[in-house]
Amino acid sequence: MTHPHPDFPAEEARLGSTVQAMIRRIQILEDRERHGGADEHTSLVMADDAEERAAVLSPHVHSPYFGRMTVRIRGKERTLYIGKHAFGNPRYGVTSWRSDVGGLFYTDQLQWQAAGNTGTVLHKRQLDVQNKRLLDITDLYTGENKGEQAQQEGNAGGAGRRKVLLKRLSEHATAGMRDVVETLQPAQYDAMTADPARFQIVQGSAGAGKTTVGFHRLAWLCGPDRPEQVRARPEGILALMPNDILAAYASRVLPGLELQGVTVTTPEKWMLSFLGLEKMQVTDRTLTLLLADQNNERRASAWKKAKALGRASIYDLIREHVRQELWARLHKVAEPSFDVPGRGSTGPIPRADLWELIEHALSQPGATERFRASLEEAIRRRTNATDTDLKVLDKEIGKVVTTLFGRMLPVSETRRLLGSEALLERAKVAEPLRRILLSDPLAAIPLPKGSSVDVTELPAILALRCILHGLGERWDHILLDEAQDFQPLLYRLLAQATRPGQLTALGDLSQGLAGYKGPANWEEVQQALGRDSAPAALGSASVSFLPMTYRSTAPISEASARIAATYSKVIHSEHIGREGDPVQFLEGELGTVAGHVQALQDAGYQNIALVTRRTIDAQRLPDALAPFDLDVQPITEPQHRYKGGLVSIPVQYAKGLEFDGCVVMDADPQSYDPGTEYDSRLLYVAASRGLHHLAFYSGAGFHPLVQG
Ligand SMILES: Nc1ncnc2c1ncn2[C@@H]1O[C@H](COP(=O)(O)OP(=O)(O)OP(=O)(O)O)[C@@H](O)[C@H]1O
Repeated sequence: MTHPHPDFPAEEARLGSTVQAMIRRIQILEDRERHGGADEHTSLVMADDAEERAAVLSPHVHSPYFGRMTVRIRGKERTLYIGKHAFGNPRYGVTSWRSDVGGLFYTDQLQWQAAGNTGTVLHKRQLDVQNKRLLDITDLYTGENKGEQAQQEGNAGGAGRRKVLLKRLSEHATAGMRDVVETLQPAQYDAMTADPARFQIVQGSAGAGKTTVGFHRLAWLCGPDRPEQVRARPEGILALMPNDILAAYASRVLPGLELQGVTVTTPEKWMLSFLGLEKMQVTDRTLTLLLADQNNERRASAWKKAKALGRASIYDLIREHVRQELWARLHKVAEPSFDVPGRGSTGPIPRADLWELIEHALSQPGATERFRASLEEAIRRRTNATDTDLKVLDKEIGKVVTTLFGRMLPVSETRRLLGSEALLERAKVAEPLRRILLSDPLAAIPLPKGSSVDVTELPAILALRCILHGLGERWDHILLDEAQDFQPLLYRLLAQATRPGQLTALGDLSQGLAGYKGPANWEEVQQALGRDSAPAALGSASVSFLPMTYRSTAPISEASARIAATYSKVIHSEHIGREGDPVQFLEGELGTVAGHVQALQDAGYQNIALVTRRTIDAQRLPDALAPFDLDVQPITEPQHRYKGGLVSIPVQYAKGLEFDGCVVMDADPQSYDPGTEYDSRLLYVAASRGLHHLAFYSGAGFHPLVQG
């Protein structure tokens, strides 16, 4: 095939040499694995190491790099090839995308400083390499007209970048999240690399690449170029996804980003595991009430109560309760005295001294252990006891600690506090908060059989545990997806569970489905994150905005943006302007949907979702469509996994997922109440799931928001 780019033959030859060099390297490593070192131990260590390095390198042979940059450093021109994995061969080396210099490939920046030298980017080129073959060359920046650099390079505005991106976006959906290392856009790169020492919030509309950018940020934070104090280890990272379906979907991106070992779970599971309550059922009775109860007053008070329970200041309230409880207990017990064999006695330790220790212990998480440590210190000071002496007193010290701090189990103690006017008053909770906390708007919503805990009370329960026992070893970094749906109180706890500044929250205020839990705005989150940090300025978060959405074609993006515009105050982002099928409207019997799906499948779309408003409808669809010879997999339980193909899925589980084609079932005012903002939000989530194709189906007239 002849190619118009004059450098094609040279690049092809260079690719061939790099591939050969990589293959040789893998062979050498594999040989080393077989022919070991001088002794058995060295052989084993070397073999393990070589095997691992060969295994890491192997997947990259098919596409060793995707970009090339010419840079001038100290007057000398150098050509760098940028790939997903650094390859250190002196002649055919590849620079990692995660390195500082590799990062220049993504930004508009042409000058940089490193080790006292200033470098200049002279040329940038994208190389489409697949299966060891060079398919295309696109020059992104040629340096010919520096005045037009911004036009060449700005926000996906650069024609080269845009061409490569559109090609990538027109590919078919997969059953898992993909990495976009080759086509990260400048604004995404900026959000990904935002100050690694500060909490970060990334706001962007559906399809802006928030989740994608978040996972790339994790890879970047683990990169060897990051300073040690902010560098993360994959096994030190906690990624919190809103449900198990999305957790499994997102986890598929981990190996490609060299992030094996990251813990991916849901916030609820993380909280329950801390509390040792993994078996407990989790309810969301507020949501049940909001969806089912027609009484506006009850709905309003359920909303208020859930909001109140999720306030960041609940932490202070619980701490004050613990403090009051300890004060009361302290005055019920005798002043303890410790006899240290061979060293004498402490004599009764005055209550006032013990209270000072308690106050000090409560100033940070893990008061119980902190109190014990300072009590031991007090004994040491009074008797000159050594560590060995203290061991003898282990039980006695333990008894004092338990008398004061024991019998405060997180679930029962939190519920005891939140259900008692006297205790709330003692904890200095003023009106109207006291009344709201004591109200029981959910009384009519049945509780499941067996023990259960509600999502709205979980953070408060964890706060008690945190105050008394801390949250364990801090994570290197925490990622929180769909961050608009979680309580400010949870943020406050997460800030204590991770290293200072090490949390990235990804969210879209217009997709918030849980306003009764989520923050009203990002300032509330910033405040929650900054509360326990010293200095507070470092603890508060920066917010980055992703200005462009990528997932869907122009007709789909416009249809979904129209829905969001009716309730969202967030400024809407632009879409990338990818052409595609017009949005379709399907009416009549279910057979219409079946025919439409078959046509989509015939057109080559494999991953198709029928998104329903209610779970029960998603459960029924497979049987209803079976007579039309359609094999529909239902995804209606959190433990179900999305494996691709044709699925029926309720909208709350479709959030965060994407499909080649999406049919929004029952897009009518009976299913999505036009007077309820929550329903408009659901409709937006449903309408924004398709990459290439969107259809609305209704058997009985369309919803006003979907009609063009
Ligand atoms: N730079 C990029 N290059 C190629 N594809 C991209 C890029 N950025 C985003 N995408 C694609 O856009 C789609 C949406 O990305 P992602 O799911 O991360 O968005 P999101 O903002 O988290 O969306 P949602 O709010 O709906 O969950 C994905 O298919 C992703 O691969």
